[in-house]
Amino acid sequence: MPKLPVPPPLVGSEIGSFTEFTVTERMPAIARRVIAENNFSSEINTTLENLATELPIGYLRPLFNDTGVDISAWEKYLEPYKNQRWLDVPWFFAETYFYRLILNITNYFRPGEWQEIDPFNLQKSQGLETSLNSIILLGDRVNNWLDKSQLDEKLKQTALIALLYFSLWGNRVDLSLWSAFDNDRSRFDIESQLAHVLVDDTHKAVELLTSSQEGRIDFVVDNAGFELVCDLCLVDFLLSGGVVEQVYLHLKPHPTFVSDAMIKDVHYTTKFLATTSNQQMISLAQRLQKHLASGRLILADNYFWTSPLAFWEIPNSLKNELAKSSLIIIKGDANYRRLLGDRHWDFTTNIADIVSYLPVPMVALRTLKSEVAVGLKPEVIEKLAKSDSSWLTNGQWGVVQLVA
Ligand SMILES: O=P(O)(O)OC[C@H]1O[C@](O)(CO)[C@@H](O)[C@@H]1O
Repeated sequence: MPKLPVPPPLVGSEIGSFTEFTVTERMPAIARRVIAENNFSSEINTTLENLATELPIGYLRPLFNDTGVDISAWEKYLEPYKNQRWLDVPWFFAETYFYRLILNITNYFRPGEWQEIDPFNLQKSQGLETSLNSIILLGDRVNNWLDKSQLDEKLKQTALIALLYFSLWGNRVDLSLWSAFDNDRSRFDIESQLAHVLVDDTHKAVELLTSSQEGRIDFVVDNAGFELVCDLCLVDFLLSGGVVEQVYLHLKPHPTFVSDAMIKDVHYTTKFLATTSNQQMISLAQRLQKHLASGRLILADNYFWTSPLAFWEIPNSLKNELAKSSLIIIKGDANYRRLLGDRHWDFTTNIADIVSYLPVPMVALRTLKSEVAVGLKPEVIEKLAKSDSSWLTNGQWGVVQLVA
């Protein structure tokens, strides 16, 4: 548990909040996008449409046994919230349950026509296509750094700092908020973005990475698409540049939060890179494939990552696995919310007093897309409140927060 008393969770019924907007507008829109972007049967589409209509005013609907291995776990998670409105249950629960229900309705787990059909596949693949130009530019830089940094320790540090920033800003591209068809949010310049990093422990994180010779790094991955490519570039540099011996990627066991990455998305992304006509991309893909084949890059999934549980409720088996790491890199907004239990912490709370339950150091790379934050200075909060009224949710601000 955190060292401090735990405040109440965010809920959708907070009038005028982003949580309310999510439950009453964003989630219904996501359910309707699933109808529009797939060819499910009319029966499935009707149930999805009913779900979309119920969200703003209705009650949680039950989960039918769909043979998913997490079904009995979900029965337990649901128990305290039965007969409650979507707006009244903790927001993190509402969102994770909503995505699990979509799979229940679309027969994702049931043997048959729709088994393992990812309802968000179109968004994920479009996300890669849309950001191809940025991907090529990034891949080019990584290859350059790898060539030169063999000789120069200082350059290795510079490359790692830049790659951590790419991994951070890659998190702006989130298909649960901005559709892959609307715009390309992968264009950014890490230098001019520096003023938008509200807490910056990047240098300390790089010190930890470079001192963990022969060590293992664990990534709790977030979105597929451009963000995953940024993460894979960092992973490649860590392995090909000999910074660490092994990297574990922790991925979702089923589709969720629209763009969250699964093991199959890593394979799809690597193949996508390998089949471009760009030689730098092809080399990157070949190195990734080599790391996978040699066991230096391991892809792992676990149902904890799609559960509604707070990070401090992590099962012992997974915690013991993470304890073998030199550093855990935790990506994105939803994982950050899980770290803090999605609670109303004061924004100035010391993050180390909350995340006191992990066995090894962790660094969170997150752009702000929800009204949850800690570790901020009062003067920073005051300035932001005056200059950007939607700073907590517009994805334009980021944090790199280390707890060591
Ligand atoms: O992909 P990320 O960074 O976890 O962001 C997804 C999160 O952002 C939101 O879209 C806004 O908080 C949530 O619905 C979700 O928690």
